[in-house]
Amino acid sequence: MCGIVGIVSSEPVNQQIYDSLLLLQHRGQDSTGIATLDGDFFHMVKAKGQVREAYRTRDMRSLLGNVGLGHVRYATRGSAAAEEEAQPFYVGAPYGIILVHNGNLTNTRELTADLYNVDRRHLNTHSDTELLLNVLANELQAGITGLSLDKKQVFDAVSRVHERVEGSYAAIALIAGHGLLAFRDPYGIRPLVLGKRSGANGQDEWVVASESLVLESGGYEIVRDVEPGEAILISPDGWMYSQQCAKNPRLVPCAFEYIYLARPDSVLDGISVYDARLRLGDVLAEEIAEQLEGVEIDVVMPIPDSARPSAMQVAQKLGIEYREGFFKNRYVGRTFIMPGQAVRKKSVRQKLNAMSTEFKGKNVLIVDDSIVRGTTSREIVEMARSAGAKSVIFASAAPPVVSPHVYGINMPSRAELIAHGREPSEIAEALGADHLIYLSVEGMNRAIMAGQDRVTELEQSCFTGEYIAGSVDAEYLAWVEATQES
Ligand SMILES: O=P(O)(O)OC[C@H]1O[C@H](OP(=O)(O)OP(=O)(O)O)[C@H](O)[C@@H]1O
Ligand SMILES: NC(=O)CC[C@H](N)C(=O)O
Ligand SMILES: [Mg+2]
Repeated sequence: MCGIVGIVSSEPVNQQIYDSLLLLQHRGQDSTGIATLDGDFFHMVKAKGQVREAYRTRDMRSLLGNVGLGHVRYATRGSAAAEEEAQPFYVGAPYGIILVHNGNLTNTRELTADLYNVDRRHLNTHSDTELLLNVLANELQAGITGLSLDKKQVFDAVSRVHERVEGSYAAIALIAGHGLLAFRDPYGIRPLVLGKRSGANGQDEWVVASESLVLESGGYEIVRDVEPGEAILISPDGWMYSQQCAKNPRLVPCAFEYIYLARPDSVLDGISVYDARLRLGDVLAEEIAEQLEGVEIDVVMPIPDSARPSAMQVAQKLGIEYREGFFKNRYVGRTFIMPGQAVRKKSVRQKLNAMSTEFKGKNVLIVDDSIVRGTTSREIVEMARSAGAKSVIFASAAPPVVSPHVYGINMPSRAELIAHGREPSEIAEALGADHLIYLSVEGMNRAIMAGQDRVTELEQSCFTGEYIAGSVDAEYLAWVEATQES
C-alpha cells in the first residue's frame, strides 16, 4: 500500500499535492514524489524518506502547473532503498506519461519478458510500477490513429491494460496535453476515491486519492469511489469522463486496509475505517468471552495507534476497565511498514514504553489490530512482564496471518509470518503470552462488512491462502519469497 493523489485544479497544485501526501504518509515512508503538468512540460521531484524531509522550498517552486500527482511509497516489489524506484515513473512516448501506482502486480515476469521481446521497451528498474506504466504507454501507442488522442482511445487502452496486467493496481497518470487518467484494477483491491469542488473561476476542480480524508481536508465533496475496472479521464480544464473498462469487474477490497493500513477517519468503498475497527472489537469481545471463559482479566489495553478503537470496544463489551499503559513516541514512524527486520525490531522499543504503574500485579489483556511477524507483540509481552504484569493475555483484532500478501503489502515470505504453520498455542509460547486469541475469519468478515451492501467480499488471502487475482500458486510464492526483500 502506497498513497497516491492526483489533482486537476484551476490554480497551482504543488502545495495541495504536498498537503495531501502528508495526510497519506501512514501509507508509505520509503520515498515520495510529486509531478506537475505545466502546459506541455512535466516537472518532477522525487526523494527518499518522508514528505516533511523530502521537499525543499526550491523543489516546491519548481513544481509549476494546475494539474499534478503525488506518491508516498512502501515498497512491495524491487527495493525500498533504490532511489530510482521512487515514484512517479516517466516515459516520453506517446505524448509523455507520468504515473503513480498503489498495489502490486503478480505477473511481472511475463510482463517483463513481453515488454522486451514483443514491445521492444526498455525497463530500467525492478519496479512493477515501471511495468504498469510501460504497458499503459504501449497500449495507448497501439490505439493512436491520428495526431491526437480521444477518450475512447484512452479507455480502450485501459481495457487492454486490464487484459495484460494481473494483481492489484490503483493508478493515476498524467498524459501531456490531455490531462489526468485514473484507474482501478478489476477487483478494486486497493482503494481510490474521487472528489470535486468548485474553483474560484467556476471551473470544476477534481481530486483522486487513496483515502477520503484527503478530500475532506482539501474541501472537496466526495463524489464516489472509483469502481473496480473503471477509468476516469479529466481534461486540464476540468471536464470529467468515466468508463468501465474491465470485462468482469468485481469489488473485493483489501481487508487489511480496514484492519491496519488506512487512517481511521477515512471511508473506503463506503465503509468507515473507524467504524469497522470498532466492530472488529465488538466481535473480538464476543469471541474472547466464549473462548477465555474463566480467565481473569483486570484491564484491557491497546497497542497504540491502530488498535485503539478495537480495544475500546473489547473493554466496553466485556465490561472491563480500559487503560492505556503503552505510550508511543510520536516521532517514530509506523514500524510494520519499515524496510528490514533489524530496523523494525529496534523501532518497536524506541516507539513504545510501558508505564509500570498500569501493569504492576494486574492481569492485562493487550489488544493489537493484527499480529504479522510478531515483532511488535513479542517485545510488548516482554515489556508488560518487566513492568510487573501478573499475566499477559494477547488478543488480535484480525485472524492469524498465515500466507504472504502479494497485492500491495510487503509480507513476501511464509517463514517470517509468526502464524505460518503454527497453532495458536505454539504462537502464544513464541510470544511468551499466557493466552492468545485471534479474531476468526468469519468474525472479521462480519465486522468489516456489517450494515452496508456495496462490499460483499473482501480480499483476505493473507488469512486464508486463497488468492483471487492472477495465477498465484506455490511456484509463484516460492519465487516471491526468493526474490523480494522483506
Ligand atoms: O506483528 P508485527 O509484524 O509486529 O506487525 C503488526 C504490528 O505493526 C503495526 O503497527 P505499526 O507500528 O506499524 O503502526 P501503528 O502505530 O499504526 O499501530 C500493527 O498495528 C501491529 O501493531
Ligand atoms: N505498496 C505499494 O503500493 C507499492 C507500489 C509498487 N509495487 C512499489 O513497490 O513501488
Ligand atoms: Mg501497531
